[in-house]
Amino acid sequence: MTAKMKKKKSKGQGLSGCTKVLTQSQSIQTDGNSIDSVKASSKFCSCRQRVLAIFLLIGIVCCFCIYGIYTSSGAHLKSDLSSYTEMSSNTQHETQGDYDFGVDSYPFHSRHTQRRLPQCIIIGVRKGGTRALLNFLDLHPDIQTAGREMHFFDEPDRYKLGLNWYRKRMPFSFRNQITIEKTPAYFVEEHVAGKVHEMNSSIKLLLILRDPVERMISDYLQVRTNKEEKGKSYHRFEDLVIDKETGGIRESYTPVRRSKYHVHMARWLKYFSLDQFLLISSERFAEDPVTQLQRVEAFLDIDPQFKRDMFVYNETKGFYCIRDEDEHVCLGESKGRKHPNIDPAVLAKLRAFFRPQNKKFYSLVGVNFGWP
Ligand SMILES: Nc1ncnc2c1ncn2[C@@H]1O[C@H](COP(=O)(O)OS(=O)(=O)O)[C@@H](OP(=O)(O)O)[C@H]1O
Repeated sequence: MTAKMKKKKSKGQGLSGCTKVLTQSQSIQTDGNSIDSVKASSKFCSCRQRVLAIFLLIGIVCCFCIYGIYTSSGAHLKSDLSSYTEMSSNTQHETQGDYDFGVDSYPFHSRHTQRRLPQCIIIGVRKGGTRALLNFLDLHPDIQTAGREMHFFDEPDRYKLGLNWYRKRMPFSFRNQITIEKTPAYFVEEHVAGKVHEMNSSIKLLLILRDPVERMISDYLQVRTNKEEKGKSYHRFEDLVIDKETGGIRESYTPVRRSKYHVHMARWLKYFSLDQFLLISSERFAEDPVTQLQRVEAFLDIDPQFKRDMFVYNETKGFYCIRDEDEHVCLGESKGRKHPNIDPAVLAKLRAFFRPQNKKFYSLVGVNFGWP
């Protein structure tokens, strides 16, 4: 081994040392000294293996650390909108409200997660914007939502399957996260409030309310579209809502019954105090979702995360969608259908019918929603 080589060999540790060994090995071969060449080459190999092993080890440790942080923080749950998009495309084929559509926001689980009963429910109202509200809330890292409407408390066949059945249909969540489901039928169905109270008397309830007349028309349109898609005949809204004999409002028509908010609210207030509800105006939510989402954050006592730049107004849809870089992630065609033109005389009758009903509701909840 030449002095020059020894000097090189004594220099440097680790990766730079090995690089130098490589130069040394080549020099040896050039000199034709076979023994030194073998020694140098084995030194080179062991050094390279050691470096590779160290890198491999560091890589494995890093992977474990990143995975640990990733799964225990829950941050990844909100990192892509694929579930939302899937939900949106599902709702495009929706015919019966949101019944049984949508996907769980977090279908996977780790040892840190489990399925929990909801600590908060969106109980209504049908056609009030419940799907958009739920999907927007799902962006929050402290919230997990059940994609499908559960219809657990309003459908006796499901209810008799028990709370464990219900819990198993909830998304996986971390201990610090709030599970939310939405079933707008809950608000109007007779025995739901009592059953929810039995499950959790301190539950938080979100109620998004729309002008009852607009809500009815949207409700009617939902059913009509369903019939049209099946090639069935349907009645005009005016013929369904007006009693032919008396000329008055047909109170037995289901959309009318659903829009009498004070009746349903009075029933819920027998079980829950007013401060367990967050009442949201559907009209305000449609105009400015962020302000309403921030109210929900305060109500649920979770970190303020909602920012204006998370949403974007979509001119074609006529409502706010989730901003995903340059894309607008919007709900499907079943939302924002063009309402039919209603006979003005019928509209006037409906307004006159609902005005006193609305007043009763305002005084029950202490909020004037300003419906005409
Ligand atoms: N941001 C946003 N995205 C989508 N849809 C929005 C939004 N804000 C409000 N709305 C209005 O929500 C109405 C549908 O309400 P729901 O989701 O509660 O309907 S359902 O009861 O679940 O079928 C639906 O009513 P219609 O316009 O009558 O179809 C929407 O206009």
